[in-house]
Amino acid sequence: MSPAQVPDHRPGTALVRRPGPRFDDGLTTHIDRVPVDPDLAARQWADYVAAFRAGGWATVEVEPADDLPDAPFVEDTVVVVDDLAVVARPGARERLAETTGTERALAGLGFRIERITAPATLDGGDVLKLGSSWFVGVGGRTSHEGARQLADLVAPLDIRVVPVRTSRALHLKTTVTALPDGTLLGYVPLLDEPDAFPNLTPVPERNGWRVVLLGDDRLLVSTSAPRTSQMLVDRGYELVAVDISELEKRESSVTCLSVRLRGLTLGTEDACC
Ligand SMILES: NC(=O)NCCC[C@H](N)C(=O)O
Repeated sequence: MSPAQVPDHRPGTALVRRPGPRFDDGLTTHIDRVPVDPDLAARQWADYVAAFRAGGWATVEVEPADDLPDAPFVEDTVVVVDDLAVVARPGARERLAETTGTERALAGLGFRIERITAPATLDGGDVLKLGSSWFVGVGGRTSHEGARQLADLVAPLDIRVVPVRTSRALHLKTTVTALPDGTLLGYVPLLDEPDAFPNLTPVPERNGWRVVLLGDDRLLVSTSAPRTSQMLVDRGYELVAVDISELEKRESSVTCLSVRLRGLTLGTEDACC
């Protein structure tokens, strides 16, 4: 069995990228646009990173990109499995240049680099990993050709890519997220193909309910979805809640602000750039 098929929820290393002075210029597509307080956004991002570190994770910062407003949403720039980093090709023209810094950081950490190539597009936020089946949202930021290229790159690892139409939200992972036991949480009204997902548990809130796995039964969540949080507590999960309200104003969630590198364990000191 490939290591990609074995769920590993131990703390490892999280790749992150700090917001810059132009964060307010970030894209919004499916939500109303309201102004961002850049100083508060920076403080909330620091708290988000601190939550990983308090949970025993190391953090590696991709070099800042002050001219790229959406750069903190590092999840969209790469898909990582084992020692392979597939550098994405974001579907929004404004975000294409973000991948350069991510690729440099991961190459520096020793990852094997492959790339999604033009004209295909793929955003990491469209890739939901469920063991050896990966659901990939297509039709929005990610093209069919992007999903096909990803499928070819991960096939040698015995990973199967399942394309799922995604038109009602920014990314597939805006609509569905996995819990450590493989249960999927989803906001059904935004799913084009709810029947594509096994074990789907509906969440009551439209926004803010996504989770990041910090450990076996520990989840990083946003304070903006209290009813979903209560549902998770009732299921026995320990929650670490962060306020990322300013970052959410640019259509993000806890998932988009990091890439977890499971095979890589660094010391607990920060590694930058
Ligand atoms: N994976 C994610 O959910 N990323 C959020 C990206 C938000 C950014 N403002 C964008 O529209 O691309």
